Amino acid sequence: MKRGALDTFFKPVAPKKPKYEASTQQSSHASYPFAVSYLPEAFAEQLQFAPAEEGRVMNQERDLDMVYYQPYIPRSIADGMFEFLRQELFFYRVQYTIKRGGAPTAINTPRFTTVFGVDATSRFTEDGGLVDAKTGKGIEKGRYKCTPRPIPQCLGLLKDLTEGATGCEFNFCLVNYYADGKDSISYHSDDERFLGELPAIASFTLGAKRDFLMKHKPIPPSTTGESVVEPKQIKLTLGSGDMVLMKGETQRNWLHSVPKRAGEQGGRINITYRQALVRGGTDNYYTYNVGTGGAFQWNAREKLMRAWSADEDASEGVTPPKQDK
Ligand SMILES: O=C(O)CCC(=O)C(=O)O
Ligand SMILES: [Fe+2]
Repeated sequence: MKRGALDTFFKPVAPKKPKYEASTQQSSHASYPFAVSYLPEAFAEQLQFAPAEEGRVMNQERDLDMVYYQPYIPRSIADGMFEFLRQELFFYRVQYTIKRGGAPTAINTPRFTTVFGVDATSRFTEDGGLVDAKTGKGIEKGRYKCTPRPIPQCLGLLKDLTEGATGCEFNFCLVNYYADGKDSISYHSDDERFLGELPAIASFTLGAKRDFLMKHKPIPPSTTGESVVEPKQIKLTLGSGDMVLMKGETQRNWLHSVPKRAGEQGGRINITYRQALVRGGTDNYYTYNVGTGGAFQWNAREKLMRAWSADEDASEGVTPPKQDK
């Protein structure tokens, strides 16, 4: 073996360079388990070019009203933003019980989730206080069972840009992290009453590609006796940086899902921006996306989500006090 090759062989492996330059500023709030870094400048600059591609209108099927941006976030930064958000956000693995045929059934949400925002009856002040949207006065104690969390700068920036480009308004940001192909979301529609009649939802993909399936809700037999043709199912393979804007009649009539997949699947982040009009939306979103368990944080060394603990976080980088002799 040549000397050069041996040298290379025994050289310690350099730690992998992060895909982004961390910002020194952070968003913090009493409701956050830990502060969240601002979006790195380089990403913020590139986001000014979003949408990277013009959206393609998808209205070819009955009741379908969507715009598909392929991509919305420039591909040059999409994977970097994925790494950044996976590292900087706190996530939850929510468990809850539902009644199935009268019997309480435990549900383990098959993905990591987190949520920020508050419905349109309230707003956050600059210093993170919650006030009534109309009067500007502090909200009464019992308004929420949960503690609403302001949208951190790194997710607020993308929200503002998306509002500007789509003309829609959003006050909530939900984030899903699918660790691998076993994580999923089953068929549902985001048609809760608290979102209003024709809700618009902007849904971003960062990281691994996953299939996004859509199918029309069952159409009741027509009263005229005419046979109804069920609209075709749709499969979109969403890639890093892509965005789908679902609006109009879409949620009322269509279901969507990200099914489980076998084999190697990298991590994927999904960000949705929505607008909840009334209080019930706030409690609902925190119940099902934060829940009552502890937070998780990405562990870059082990390449997995680890339960976060305030003690370990506080001791990080701090030299332990010398023992008394
Ligand atoms: O991950 C996705 O693309 C979809 C997520 C979704 O449908 C939801 O959070 O309601
Ligand atoms: Fe959804």
